Amino acid sequence: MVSGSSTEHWDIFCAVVDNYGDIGVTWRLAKQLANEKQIDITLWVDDLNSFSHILPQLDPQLTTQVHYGITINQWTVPLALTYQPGAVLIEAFACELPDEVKTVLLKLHSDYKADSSKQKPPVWINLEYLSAESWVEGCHGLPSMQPSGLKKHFYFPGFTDKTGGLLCEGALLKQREEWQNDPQNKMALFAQLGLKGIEVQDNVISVFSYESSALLALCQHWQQSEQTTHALIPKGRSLNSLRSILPTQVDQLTSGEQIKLGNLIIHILPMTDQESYDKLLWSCDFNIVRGEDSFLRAQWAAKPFIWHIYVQEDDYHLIKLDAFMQLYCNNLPPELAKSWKALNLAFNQEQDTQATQHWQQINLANLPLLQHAAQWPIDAINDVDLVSRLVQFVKNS
Ligand SMILES: Cc1cn([C@H]2C[C@H](O)[C@@H](COP(=O)(O)OP(=O)(O)O[C@H]3O[C@@H](C)[C@H](O)[C@@H](O)[C@H]3O)O2)c(=O)[nH]c1=O
Repeated sequence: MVSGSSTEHWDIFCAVVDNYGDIGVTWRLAKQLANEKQIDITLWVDDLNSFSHILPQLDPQLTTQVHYGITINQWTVPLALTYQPGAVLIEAFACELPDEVKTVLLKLHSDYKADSSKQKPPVWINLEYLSAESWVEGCHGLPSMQPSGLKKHFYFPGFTDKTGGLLCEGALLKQREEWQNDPQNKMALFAQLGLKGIEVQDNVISVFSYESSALLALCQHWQQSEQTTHALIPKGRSLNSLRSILPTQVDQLTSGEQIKLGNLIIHILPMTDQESYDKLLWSCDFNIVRGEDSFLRAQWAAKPFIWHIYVQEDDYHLIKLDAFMQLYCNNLPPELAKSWKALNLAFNQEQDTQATQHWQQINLANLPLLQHAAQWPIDAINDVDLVSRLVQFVKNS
C-alpha cells in the first residue's frame, strides 16, 4: 500500500518510549501544522495502543486511518506501507528511522547530487525534548552531517528567541481566557465529567504525576485541612502512591468513583483527549503535571502548578528542573519564589514534610502567584510559537 503522494507533505515519525509524552507532543505538533499551516501530515507511530489513550477514536488495529485531517500510519517492522518522501521528515526525539526510509533518503540524495532537477531529499529534522537549560540556544538548529552525506538538523524547543520555541496553538490563550472568564464553564465541565459535590469555593486540584510519596503527604494534609479539596486523578501512576489511603486496590478503581477521606475527595477520572485535558487544567485551581506536554499545558492554563519531571540518569532531571524554575521565578517576589521552588523540589525528591510545609506557604489564593501564572504564558511564548518558527526554519534550510 502507498501512503501520501504529494512532495509537499511532511512525515513525522514517533516511537513511543513509555508513557504518553512522546506521542502527546508529536500529536499536538501534527495537529497544529495541519490546522494552522495547512500542511498535509502523515504521522507514523509504533504504538497505537498508547496513542489511543489520548485519542480515544483511534482504532489500534488499523494500518492507516485519518483523524483531524492527519493520516496516521502504523509504524511496523518491516513497514507495511510505502514511505513516499515529502518536503520534510521529522524524527521525534531521536527515534531511529525505519530502514526503508533511510534507503529512500539515500537514493534521493545520490540522485539529486547527480542531477539537481530530480526530487530534493526532504529537510530532515530531529525534534528534541524541551529544556530551559542555557546550552539549548547554542545547539538549536545545528546541522549534523551523516556519513551518507545527508544532513540532519537538530531542532530544540525552548523558552528564548534563540531556540525553537514552544508548542502553543494560535488561538489557545484567547480560548482559555474566555473559558476562565465564565465560572459556569468549569462547573459545566465538572458536571459533564460526572464530578459531584464540587462547590465554587472548594479547592480543585488535578493530579497527573508519577509515583511520589510527597503526593501522599499532600493528600493527607488536604484530608485534615479546613477547606474541602477535590483531587481529580486520572487512572494511572499517581494512584500507586496513594495505596495506603485508598479503600480498594488501585486496579479495581473505576473512573467516576469518588473517595471521601475527611475533607479530601478523590475523583477517579478517565483519560480524555488532549482538548478535554486542556479544559480540565484551565478549570482547576492548581495542577500537578509531569513529563513534557502536560507540563507545558499547565503553563498555558495560567494556574499555579507543580512539575513532576521525568526521571533521568544521574539525577540529570534535577538540573533541568532547576533551569526551568530559575526562569519561571525571575519575576516572582523572592520569598514566594523560594517557596514555590522548594515545593517543586520536595515533590520531585519525595520529601514529604517539606512538601506539606511549602504547600502551606504558597497558599492557593496567593495573589502574586496567580498573577504571575497569568502573565507567564505571554512572556514564555516570546512572540513566536514553535510551529511558526519550525515552518520558517524549514524555509531557511
Ligand atoms: C491525563 C491526560 C493526559 N493527556 C495527555 C497530555 C500529554 O499530551 C500526554 C502526557 O504526556 P506528558 O505530560 O509529557 O507526560 P508523560 O509522562 O506521559 O510522558 C513522558 O514520556 C517520556 C517518554 C518523556 O521522555 C517525558 O519527557 C514525558 O514526555 O497525555 C491527555 O490527552 N488526556 C489526559 O486525560
